[in-house]
Amino acid sequence: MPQGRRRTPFSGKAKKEQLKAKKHNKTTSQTERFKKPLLVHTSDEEDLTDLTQKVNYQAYKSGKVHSNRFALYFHRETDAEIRERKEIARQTLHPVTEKNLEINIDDYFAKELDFPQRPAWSYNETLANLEAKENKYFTEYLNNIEKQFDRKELSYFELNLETWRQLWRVLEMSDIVLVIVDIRFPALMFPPLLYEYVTQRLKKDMILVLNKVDLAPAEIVAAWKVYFKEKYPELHVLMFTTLPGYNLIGKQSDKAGLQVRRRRGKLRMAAEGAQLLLNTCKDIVGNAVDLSSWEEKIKEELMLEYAEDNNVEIEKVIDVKNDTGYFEHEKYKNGILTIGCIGQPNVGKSSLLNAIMGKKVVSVSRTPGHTKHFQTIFLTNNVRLCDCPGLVFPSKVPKTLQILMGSFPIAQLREPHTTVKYLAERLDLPKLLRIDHPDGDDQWSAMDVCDGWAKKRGFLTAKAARLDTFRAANNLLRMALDGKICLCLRPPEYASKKDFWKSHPDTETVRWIQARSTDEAVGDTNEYGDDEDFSEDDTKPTTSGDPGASVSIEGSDDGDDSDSSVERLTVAANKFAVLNDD
Ligand SMILES: Nc1nc2c(ncn2[C@@H]2O[C@H](COP(=O)(O)OP(=O)(O)OP(=O)(O)O)[C@@H](O)[C@H]2O)c(=O)[nH]1
Repeated sequence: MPQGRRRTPFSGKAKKEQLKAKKHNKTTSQTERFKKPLLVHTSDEEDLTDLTQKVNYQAYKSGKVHSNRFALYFHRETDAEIRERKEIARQTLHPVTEKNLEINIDDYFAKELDFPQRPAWSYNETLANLEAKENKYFTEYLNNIEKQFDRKELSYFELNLETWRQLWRVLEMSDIVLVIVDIRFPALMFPPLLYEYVTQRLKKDMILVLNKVDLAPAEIVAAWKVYFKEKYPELHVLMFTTLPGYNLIGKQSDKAGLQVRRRRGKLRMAAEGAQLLLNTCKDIVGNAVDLSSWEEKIKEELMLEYAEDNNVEIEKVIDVKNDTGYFEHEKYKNGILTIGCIGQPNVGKSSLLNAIMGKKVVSVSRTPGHTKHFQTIFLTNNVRLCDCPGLVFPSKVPKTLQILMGSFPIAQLREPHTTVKYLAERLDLPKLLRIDHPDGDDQWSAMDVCDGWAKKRGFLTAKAARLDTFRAANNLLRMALDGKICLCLRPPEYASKKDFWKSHPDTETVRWIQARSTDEAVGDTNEYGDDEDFSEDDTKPTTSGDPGASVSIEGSDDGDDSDSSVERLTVAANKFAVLNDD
């Protein structure tokens, strides 16, 4: 027998525990250094990690102490809540009628559910003083909310004071506040108290941009526009899409209704859209700021477009790429119009900025919470745009809907199945996805839908090669976020007045905005930085669109959910327009 000390037996289980403890120690010591001062605790005794979930939290890099200063923080769900939700996802689906898709803003934004507003301050105060004051205010604000509302009935909302500070700064800087919402869920993204605060307290103008109108039937867009105009008389309402031409409503889908991917052409200014935004700003600003340079920029872009379309030479070639020299004028405050872009994560704020600029100036991502710090971009020497990080306001919007809206990153979801249930009760997913029931049954649950999709896509777990329901659910939610599976909510009374909205003059305008020539839409680069998928809502009414040329489609989504049956789509042929004012 060999001499020496005998090793104590060490089981695989004990080894696992040891590694787990090691990992835990490592991560806590890395994050502990900078997390404490950044988020205000609601109670000293509670451990922050039990309370919140950090969204888009990046790996710690030594030397970059504040790399996560602007990460979004949301309340974390308990294990019991997760178990409860999984159980719900196993229940049989009960499809709802179109009437159930109608929503009213007042049901989600209670009057007493205010958002954090910056306490009064002056330039005489020291920074430390100011920060302490804001910290105190924010702690009280959170404590109040905790006292007044049951956490379960509240939406995920931003818990990081740093992110709210960004909003305060942008609101202070801006002359005009652009609130951007996703047309699929506009009433869930527009906090009425923000409208009151901006128009009445700050006495500033507010423009609501109904964005991504390419994803909704024209009549729903028109109905939402009128809804907001009537409810908030001081609001200017614009309709916008940074991706015109992805009008996949009506015939423009595959046989089942599931949608397709196509690459986008070279990014250029959404000139017609920018023109209409300029018109609205002119109405607001009057003679106070000379906006002729912006007008000139749009004219030049239109000239360039005309020259390219008609294959004629123009003497003056406008180098849109070289006009960032305006940054040096940032110091000049007088005579500069500042437009602040605010909205929830993923509504397309950065894309809109790029579209107005005519080039990629800010980064765009399909992951909510991508923009973490506000960015200022000079459009011309006296017009500057300010992109605020996406902010989730406190509301009573159910968490399932928040996930579909993109307020919460799908990758960080602990339980995706109930959100699939919500979708599957509003859209015929088995038909749309062309999937068979995994047990050959005719009663579907959300879990069955996920299993069916896992089977179709070959998503299997690594260990036991079982159907990977979780991955399938995540994949379906990503498709919904991108609009590939497209669910649009409607304003109150929409279903009973459908015919009225179909013949409404605004509906025609929306169709015009949604369409664009195939030439411009097809290309081999996507300068928005992410590939898009779009879809038809199988339940939504179809709209007529000019039949255009066929466009070949690439796979879909993130490269792992391509459907070979999805191969071609047609796009409408109207080359114009991105935006319309009221
Ligand atoms: N269909 C469609 N998709 C759009 C449009 N505008 C933006 N998107 C997509 O929406 C996603 C989010 O866009 P961003 O511009 O990064 O949104 P954001 O509001 O800046 O997001 P945060 O950084 O999270 O605040 C990206 O995948 C965009 O390609 C649009 O008009 N139509």
